[in-house]
Amino acid sequence: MDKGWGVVIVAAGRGTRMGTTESKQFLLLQDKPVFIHTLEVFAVLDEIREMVLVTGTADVERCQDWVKEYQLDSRVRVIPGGKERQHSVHKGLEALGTDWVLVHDGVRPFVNHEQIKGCMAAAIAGGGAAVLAVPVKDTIKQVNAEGVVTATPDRSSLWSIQTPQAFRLSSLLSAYESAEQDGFLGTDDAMLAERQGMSVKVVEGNYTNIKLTTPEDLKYAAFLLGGEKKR
Ligand SMILES: Nc1ccn([C@@H]2O[C@H](COP(=O)(O)OP(=O)(O)OP(=O)(O)O)[C@@H](O)[C@H]2O)c(=O)n1
Ligand SMILES: C[C@](O)(CO)[C@H](O)COP(=O)(O)O
Repeated sequence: MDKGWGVVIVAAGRGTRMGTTESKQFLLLQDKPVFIHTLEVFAVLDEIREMVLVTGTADVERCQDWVKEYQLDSRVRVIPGGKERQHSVHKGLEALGTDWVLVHDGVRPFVNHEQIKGCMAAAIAGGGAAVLAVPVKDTIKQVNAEGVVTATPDRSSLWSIQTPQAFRLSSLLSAYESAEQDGFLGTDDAMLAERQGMSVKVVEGNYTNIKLTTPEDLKYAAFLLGGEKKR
């Protein structure tokens, strides 16, 4: 029997680049914590059977309270994460019992259903792995430690990688176990799958699926939410 899709939403980071006292996933956007906006996008999708929110050990209780307040408690389990994003994702994967998994950053609240479903479909149709991404808009330069340009890679093959990232759960778990054994630390989930030789399909997403990383992202997020309200 097909055990369907699970989602791991990671929200156990410290948000050092945001520079706020409160971790960025708990900042309020229109009076609602950022990670709740994110959970709400996934929670209404029928395809999703299990949802796990991974957060800091000290934040598990207050996240459970928020999840209850926004009536997501029948859909979302809250578990403690780890030191790096990769450790948090790994714990989330181990908590799932589905065949497929979407991994998503708790601080990417503007992902939409079309993008999520596109990513799921591409993973199933292709080699079992797919990521959302957008083509880079700028010319990218490789620069050495002295601040001198060493190369200008061909922009037509460069993409900015986003989440969600979709995988067959058993394959991603093996990739995570192998990375841990080898002491390999990646910045996204696909990197771990790539080193196992898996083919990762890129699905063109949307430039508004931003990750809240630095303070100016909050202003853009408020602008995007204002637009959503008017629709
Ligand atoms: N140990 C960690 C680190 C990160 N994350 C999550 O991974 C996502 C993307 O990471 P990033 O934007 O780098 O978040 P932070 O690590 O919080 O930010 P920074 O690097 O600025 O400290 C975020 O939702 C973050 O909460 C996580 O669950 N566990
Ligand atoms: C997974 C990710 O969102 C893909 O863009 C990203 O890599 C997360 O972490 P980072 O530390 O901001 O690179």
